[in-house]
Amino acid sequence: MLVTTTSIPSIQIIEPKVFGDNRGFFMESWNSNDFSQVASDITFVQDNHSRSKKGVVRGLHFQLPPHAQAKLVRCIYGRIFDVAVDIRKSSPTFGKWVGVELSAENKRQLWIPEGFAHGFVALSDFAEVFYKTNEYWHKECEGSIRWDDPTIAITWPLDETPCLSEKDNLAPYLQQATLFE
Ligand SMILES: Cc1cn([C@H]2C[C@H](O)[C@@H](COP(=O)(O)OP(=O)(O)O[C@H]3O[C@@H](C)C(=O)[C@@H](O)[C@H]3O)O2)c(=O)[nH]c1=O
Repeated sequence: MLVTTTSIPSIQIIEPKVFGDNRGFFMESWNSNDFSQVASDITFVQDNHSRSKKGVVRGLHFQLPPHAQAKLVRCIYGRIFDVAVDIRKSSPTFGKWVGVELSAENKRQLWIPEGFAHGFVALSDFAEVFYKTNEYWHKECEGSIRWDDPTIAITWPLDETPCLSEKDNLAPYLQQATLFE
């Protein structure tokens, strides 16, 4: 697998080795030994799978301590633009974001450690996203930030108003949100 560091050093892109033949393809979508070069001491406890229609934005979401959650994200159907935002107040890259296209075709995965908010937009008619997490869902620790916060200024590849959940529509701006110290 190929690991590429992004402009935010702890956010990494993983590209599994794909063996294609006349039947289709095979790949190890996750291998504990190989993954130790990306992050150590990670135990995944939950897999999540969502389907979104084109123009849906989910995010920006995170879980706060004591149940902070790291995510290994991939798109298994269609295409998404996946985004991670550094929300660690003491970080030199606080408020900065990274966006990567993940698709069923490019098979890229995005590693998003604790301390980041995560969101994506579905670029294809439908997109299915599958992600592993190292912490269970704890509703009481959930946090969110508005997808269009002007201080973060994510360049979403969107040419229409996105479809949002009610919760995401009411999300606070970065300045009002409870973040990581
Ligand atoms: C996140 C989550 C939600 N749920 C339930 C709560 C709710 O009734 C329903 C839909 O939840 P949401 O609207 O929060 O789903 P969604 O907007 O897809 O939330 C997800 O967005 C992406 C960007 C992430 O990074 C994830 O961590 C998660 O926050 O699923 C679980 O049962 N387990 C979970 O782990």
